[in-house]
Amino acid sequence: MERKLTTKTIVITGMFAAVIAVLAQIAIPMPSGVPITLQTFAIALTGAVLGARLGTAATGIYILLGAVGVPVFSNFTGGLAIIAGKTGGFIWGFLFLALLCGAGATLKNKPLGVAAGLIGLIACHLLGTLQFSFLTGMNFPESALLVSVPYLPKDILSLILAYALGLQIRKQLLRAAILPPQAPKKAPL
Ligand SMILES: O=C(O)CCCC[C@@H]1SC[C@@H]2NC(=O)N[C@@H]21
Repeated sequence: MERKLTTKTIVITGMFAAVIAVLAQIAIPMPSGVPITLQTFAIALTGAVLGARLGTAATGIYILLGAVGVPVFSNFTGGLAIIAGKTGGFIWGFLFLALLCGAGATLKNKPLGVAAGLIGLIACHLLGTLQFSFLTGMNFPESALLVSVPYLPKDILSLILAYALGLQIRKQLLRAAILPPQAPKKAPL
């Protein structure tokens, strides 16, 4: 099935990039340099509402805006230095989070959908911890204990809430034809 990019699709994708930028500002700075933020909630919501393709696109737009210096990252920061810095691995990781939350949202099996999102969250935390560890010279387990493990309960809860809320919003947007209809699944051969 050919998927056309309509004006509605482009607008809703851009709107979710803006939602991520706004929720990124609800952030509590931490001594490690990795703040507690609502970005994981925002990205998971974006994936759950828009699906894998558009959700990853919205997240990509958000990252590109930040990369060129628009202050959309946490605490109104932006620029390549942030992407190359202590929190940069998490920012790259948001792409996997959006992709897997988006893929999960289109699955009929809800627990499996949440599990897909959790794999995306783990990928995001792994990338974030690896880059943090590389830049600080701290070993991986120590880095994980500092910048990943304490954030996980909040991020897992955020993901579940975003999935539940996102599916409701997605249903409404599909009904209003604001989102393109889901491609029918191919019958197995
Ligand atoms: O500089 C940025 O904008 C990125 C900040 C990344 C914060 C990470 S995302 C995963 C984990 N959960 C949080 O609440 N904070 C960290």
